Amino acid sequence: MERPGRLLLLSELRVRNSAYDVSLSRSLLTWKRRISSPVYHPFRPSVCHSVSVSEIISVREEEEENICKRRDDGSWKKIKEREGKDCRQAFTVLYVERCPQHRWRCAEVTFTCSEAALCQRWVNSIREQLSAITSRPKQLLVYINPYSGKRQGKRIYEQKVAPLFAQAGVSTHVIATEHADYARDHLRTEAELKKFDGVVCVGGDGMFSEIIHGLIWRTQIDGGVDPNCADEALLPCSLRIGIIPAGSTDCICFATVGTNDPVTSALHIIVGDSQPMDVCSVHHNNIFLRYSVSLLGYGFYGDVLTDSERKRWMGPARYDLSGVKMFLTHHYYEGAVSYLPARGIMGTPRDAARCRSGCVVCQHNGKQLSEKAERYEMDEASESESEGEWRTIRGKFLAINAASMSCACPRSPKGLSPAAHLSDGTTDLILVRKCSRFDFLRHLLRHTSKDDQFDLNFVEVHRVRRFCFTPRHCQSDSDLDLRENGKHQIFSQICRDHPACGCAPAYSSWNCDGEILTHTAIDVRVQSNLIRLFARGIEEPTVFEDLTSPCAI
Ligand SMILES: CCCCCCCCCCCCC/C=C/[C@@H](O)[C@H](CO)NC(=O)CCCCCCCCCCCCCCC
Ligand SMILES: Nc1ncnc2c1ncn2[C@@H]1O[C@H](COP(=O)(O)OP(=O)(O)OP(=O)(O)O)[C@@H](O)[C@H]1O
Ligand SMILES: [Ca+2]
Repeated sequence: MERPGRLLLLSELRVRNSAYDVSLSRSLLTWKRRISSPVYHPFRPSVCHSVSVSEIISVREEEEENICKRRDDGSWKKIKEREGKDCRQAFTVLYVERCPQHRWRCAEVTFTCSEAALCQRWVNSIREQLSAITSRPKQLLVYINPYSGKRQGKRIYEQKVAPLFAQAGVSTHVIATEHADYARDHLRTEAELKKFDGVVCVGGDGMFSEIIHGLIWRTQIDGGVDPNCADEALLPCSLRIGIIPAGSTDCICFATVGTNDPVTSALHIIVGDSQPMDVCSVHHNNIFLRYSVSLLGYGFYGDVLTDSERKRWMGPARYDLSGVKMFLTHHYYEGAVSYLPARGIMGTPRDAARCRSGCVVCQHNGKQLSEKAERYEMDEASESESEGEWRTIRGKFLAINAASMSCACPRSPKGLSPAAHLSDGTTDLILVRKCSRFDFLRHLLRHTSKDDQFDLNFVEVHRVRRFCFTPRHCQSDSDLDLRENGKHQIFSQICRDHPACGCAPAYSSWNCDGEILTHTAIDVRVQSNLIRLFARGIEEPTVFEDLTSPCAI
């Protein structure tokens, strides 16, 4: 509980029909019911609520008609307090209330004052405190994908989000996208970004991906950095991004807020939260391909995505159908994965601890990375010298996944890599080797239970800063038996042309945050804290989740 600090105001006000001592400091608004009788009353405990000023959404003066008085039967009736124009004697504070499962709601409390001047002092003081919070956005650029998920993006925004932004005094410029890549291209070239304090994405992970591609690209071009070069550290984006979930998986929202709920996300935007995030840049022969913040998956997840694209009309259920199909198909792929292990960091992919709001692992590793970057500039030491040796693993894999964050989503509430961190500068490289269908099912099922999905002898996981993948048919001649390689290439071509032949294809595709990559041989580098979201990471549940924080009296 935050300490109240110096009081700015302290008055006796009424909430409904009871008298309360109400106080305001720079950090807290507190209202505590007055006990009229000095005699202890076991059935009428002292009620005290407090709300952090940073979680007040807005304050409004009440019109006379909205002031209520209690009838004898206990119900409430609206009354006119007094005639005349300067007689507003009540004000309402709208604030964040925590509900179960990380959901936030907008709650309100109305205070009635003994005189209009006192009411005005309260309203002005609260507004002054709110305007002193510089991290809150005032002007937002909103992109809506009308075709996300179950095609409810527009309705969700208009009914659930826009009214909250209006109440909080946040202005918006709303754009409904007209085709794929519309938002990306608008951000890259046209959008007047200086006019805005943030960008809001109404849609799914694919829409979020468009937004980051537009913003990151624009930031590099404006800052004179070449986005194609895998060795160059990218410039972080200054605008924060808010996600109003309306898509099929929405794993970025789920893993940064703890729930896929448009109202909760809108409230995190209004209070001006900030969550830094790692982004992987994916390259092929030093040509930039795409960015990824959640899953880069080859094999199983690549095949599920490829198959599901043909079933877009089915909506979110397409992933489950393609998942079952690809599970039964049971393709494995040969190749080599080389990676640069993340050294000197806190945390491992097998930790029991999770990345949560105010995560110490992210803070520690982020600080260490920026110190290292400074040293690197001074010493001009090569990255491979300071990071250690590259390691290479060759084999037959059912899946190669890089999870830069947990990838928790409603399908798998703990995610692909439950101990991954949002902003520690690393990605978790998960290798699932060829195994039986039964074993692969055991591995998949563990994503939905408490059991460790990595505690299987055909699964390994490494926390890395960079990795490369080369499919077998692309490996150099020295790595392979040439004769066998030739045979493989011929068969893979035949199998692509005649999918019914039943022969296993030689290569899969990469699923990059839900988009199919055009290349299979890729070079991936983690760019630490490249973007920031209007989120704060998943909060640890509090004991009083469904109440306004009771005061420590
Ligand atoms: C038996 C139940 C096993 C359940 C196993 C569930 C594991 C689910 C892990 C989900 C990881 C999501 C990672 C997020 C990726 C996003 O960047 C991306 C864009 O939105 N989404 C997808 O690619 C969408 C990917 C969706 C993948 C769905 C996979 C479903 C697998 C179902 C396997 C069933 C086997 C049944 C055998 C009888
Ligand atoms: N107006 C539009 N018409 C068609 N496609 C669009 C439009 N706007 C955006 N898109 C594209 O739609 C795709 C899916 O969008 P989005 O992520 O919002 O929904 P989704 O149902 O969750 O899909 P996914 O599971 O692929 O993330 C994105 O790749 C995006 O580029
Ligand atoms: Ca990470």
